[in-house]
Order: sequence, then C-alpha cells, then structure tokens
Amino acid sequence: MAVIIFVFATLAFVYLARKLYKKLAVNLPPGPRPWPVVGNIYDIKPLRCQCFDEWSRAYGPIISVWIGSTLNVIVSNTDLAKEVLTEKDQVLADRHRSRSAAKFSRDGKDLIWADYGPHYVKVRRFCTMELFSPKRLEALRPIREDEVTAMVESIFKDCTNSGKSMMVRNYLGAVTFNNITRLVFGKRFVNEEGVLDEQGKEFKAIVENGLKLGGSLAMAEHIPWLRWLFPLEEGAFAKHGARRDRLTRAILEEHRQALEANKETKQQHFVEALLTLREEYDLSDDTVIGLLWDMITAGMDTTAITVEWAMAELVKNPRIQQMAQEELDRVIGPLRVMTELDLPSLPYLQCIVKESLRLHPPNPLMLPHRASADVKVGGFDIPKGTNVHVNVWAMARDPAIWKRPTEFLPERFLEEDVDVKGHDFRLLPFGAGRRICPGAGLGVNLAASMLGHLLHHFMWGPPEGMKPEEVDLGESPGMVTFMRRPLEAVSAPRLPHHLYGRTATD
Ligand code: HEM
Repeated sequence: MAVIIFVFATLAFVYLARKLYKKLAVNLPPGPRPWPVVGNIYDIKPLRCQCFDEWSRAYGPIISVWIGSTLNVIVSNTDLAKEVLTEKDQVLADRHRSRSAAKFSRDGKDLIWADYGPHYVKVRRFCTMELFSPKRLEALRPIREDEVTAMVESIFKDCTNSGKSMMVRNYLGAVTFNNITRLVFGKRFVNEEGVLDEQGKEFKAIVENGLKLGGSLAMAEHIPWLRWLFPLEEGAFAKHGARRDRLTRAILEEHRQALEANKETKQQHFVEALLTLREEYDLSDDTVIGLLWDMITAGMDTTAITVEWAMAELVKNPRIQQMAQEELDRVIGPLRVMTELDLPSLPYLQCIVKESLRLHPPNPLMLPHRASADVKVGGFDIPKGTNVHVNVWAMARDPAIWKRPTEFLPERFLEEDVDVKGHDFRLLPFGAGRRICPGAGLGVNLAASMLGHLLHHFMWGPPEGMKPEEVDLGESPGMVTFMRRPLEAVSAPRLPHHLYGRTATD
C-alpha cells in the first residue's frame, strides 16, 4: 500500500512540477493577478471590452486574462491586431468551442466554429465564390429592398396612427429577421399582418431554445476539471439538434421539389446554392445544415444593432441628421424612394454607417481566435490553446489614432476615407485576415439602405419631454453589444404619402 501511495505521490509531484516549470518558463503578457482556480473571472466587469481597455491602460496593449484555467490574451492596438490577424493568423485562426458550440456545430462541421484546416478552407471558398458572390448578392437585392420598404410602410402606419414614440428596434429587427430568413431559407415566415406561420413559430422556438441551452453551462466551461459536476444535458442537446435538422430538412426538401418542378427558374437563395452545389464542393449534411444556421446566427442581430446605434446618435445629434437628409434630398429628391444603387452617390450616409461601426462595433471583441500552436505576439509567448481577442472597441476610441475619439463625427471619414472591411487596422468591426466576416459587404449595404430609407422618409426626434442630449447611449453586456435601453423615438413623415408603400418583389 505504502509503495502505491509513494508512486502516486511521486507521479503527482512530477506532473505538477512540470506544469509549474512550463508556466514559469514562458513569458506571458502581463495582466491582473489571477486567483487560484477561477482566475480573473470575478474581476471582469460585465462590459468586457471596457474592462479590458482599462486593464490595457494599466498593463499595456497586450494583456493576459485567466478565465478559470483558460488563458485569454487581449490585444488593443493596431500593430498587435495586424500581427494577430495577418502575420501570425496561420496559427491564430482556430476557434474555441464551448461544449454547447461543439454540440450545435457537430464539432466544427460548419464555418463559424470550424478550426482552420482543409474543411474550413473548402467551406470558406464555397461562401466566397458562391453564397457571397457579387452576382448572388445583386440578385437578392429585390428581397432587401422589399423588406426595407415594408419597414417604411409599417412605421408610416404606426406614426400616422398614433404619433407616439416608437421602439425603433422592433422595426429594425423585423427587417433583418425577414431579410435573413428569405436570403438563407428562401422563406418569409411572417405574413402581411406580422403573424408568424407554423414553420416560423418552430424556427423562433429553435432559436430561443438554442440561446437557452447555450447559456446554461457558463461556469463549468472555464474549469474543465469541474465539468463532472455540471454534465452536459446530452438529451436536451440531442433533442434540439434533431428538431433543428427536421425543420431544415423539410425546407430543403420543399426547395428540392420546386427546383425539380421548375428547372428553368433559378432562385438565388442560399438554400438553392447549397442544394445545387453541395456535391461539387463536397459538403456533408452536417455542413449544409450548419452553414444555413451560421448565416442566421451571425447575420440577424448584427445589422439591426448597427442601425439602432446609428439612429440613436442621429436622434442625439440633430445637426448630423439634418446633413444626412440634405444629402438625400439633393441626390434622391422628393419624387422617388432610394435604392441600394444610390449608395455610391450618398457619401455622407456611408460615413454615418462607418462612424456608427467605429463607436459601436456590434462585436466589440470580435470572435476569439484560438492558437493551434505556440506562437509569439508582441514578443510575448502565446501557448497553444490560448484564446486571442482583438479589442476593436478600444482601438476605435484610441486618442492616439482618432481626433475627438468619443464624439460621433461622420465628417472624419470625408476628410480621410478609412476602410471598414479589414484593410485598415484602425477600424475592424468585421475583423480582418482569413477569418474576416464574409457578410461584411452585405451588412454594410443593408445597414446603409435601412438608414437611408429611415432618414429620407422620416424626421426623427426624442420622445416628448426628452431632450436630444438625454438619449441613453449605455451598452448592454454580451458577445454582441445592444443598446442598454432600446431606442425610443418619434417619427414624422417628410415625403409625399404615395412613397410609403412596400415595393414587393421576389
Ligand atoms: C454589421 C453587420 C456585421 C458585423 C459587424 C459582423 C461582424 C463579424 C465579426 C467581428 C466576425 C468575426 C471575425 C473573426 O473571427 O475574426 C464575424 C464573423 C462572421 N460573420 Fe459577420 N458581421 C456582420 C454581418 C454578417 C452577416 C449579414 C452575415 C451573413 C449573412 C455574417 C456572417 C458571418 C459569419 C458566417 C462569420 C464567421 C466567419 C468565420 O468564422 O470564418 N455576418 N462577423
């Protein structure tokens, strides 16, 4: 017995000594002192991007933060962002999959949660060449314009009926919901009266259940050896997966039959692209379903959030709103509605979208990238398995880069045209490098179109009794940053009444 105990004690000692040696031998970035077991979990404030920005000011532009036993490294300047996202991105392009993300994505068989490797390269190529090709996005423009004008019609009805303030988020959410389900599944689940059909109810229930399941594991995720105390609800995840697959397969089957019945009509929704091209690109069932749901997850809230923040800034800054409306009146005039084709002639409107993405990036810390091997960043050691975040929120407010960084000043982009789609490392709302958001062009166009219609058709002001400067620009915590208080505003029509109808197409 004594011998067994001795052997075990020696093995445990050697194991711990090796771990300690490895820890001491590496030159990790500095950061707040971690507590045993939990690391810095209890020191992190809910608005993580702000908390990490404060720590960066104390410890430097690259910091270590321990979430349980997982090392997270956060970089907050342009040089380091460039190093992470382009120079070293070959080894910094994997994803950390929580247990729920692993279940939802069938261990990374989709795009968002896939590690970098042959599968990722294949699926990404399919997205770039097929789903987000300029030709397909142009073919889908009528859907976007239909949904944007449906929003105008419904705001017009509500504002002329009541004249009271409205929750702007509800209208924006409807556009992005209908747009993404039509783009991806070729389906508008909501009828003219705003009522969901049966498939739509099932779709919403699946999305809500996914959020509930995903959020239920948080603490045990960060401390692997505690997981036996918090086992995964295998049954609930399996049921959720089966339900999601059932709905998706039913939609795929409807499209397959429609394609067969009418070979001439070539629809351009993502679901058709997947049905007709999956063999050419060798995409498995799990990848087809995973990709469809990736687009829904990544594309729905981000665009609505961008427009809500922009609208809040415009209600707060009537001068900027007026300048945007003067531009719209000059370019479009009072006799027609705008279309996406007008966007190149509306530079100030585009500056507003950029300025909103600068001050209010929907993903302030992007999505973390996981190191697939040991690597050095900024001269520090980043061990394999570390999650690396780029604090794009902090970089976009850095006074060393931006004049009057916390002010909403779209004009700054008239003076200097800064790219937002991954080429200029001062402004990275979509990331950069090999994992850059594939929906960036689509997101910017839809956001600009929504904003253009809202401003061309309506004057916007704060609710009665509130001054513009009182609009609350507080942020809510989370992986995506919603406004803490949804924007409430009063709208008044500014164009002839016949221009407020929906231009239904598709
Ligand atoms: C204003 C709107 C949007 C913003 C700000 C945004 C931002 C981002 C960011 C920061 C990432 C992570 C990049 C990285 O890991 O380095 C990302 C990834 C992604 N986005 Fe977007 N996005 C937007 C709209 C969209 C839309 C409309 C779609 C699709 C319909 C989409 C699909 C995706 C996908 C599939 C990924 C994962 C890419 C990968 O892992 O390789 N996004 N997005």
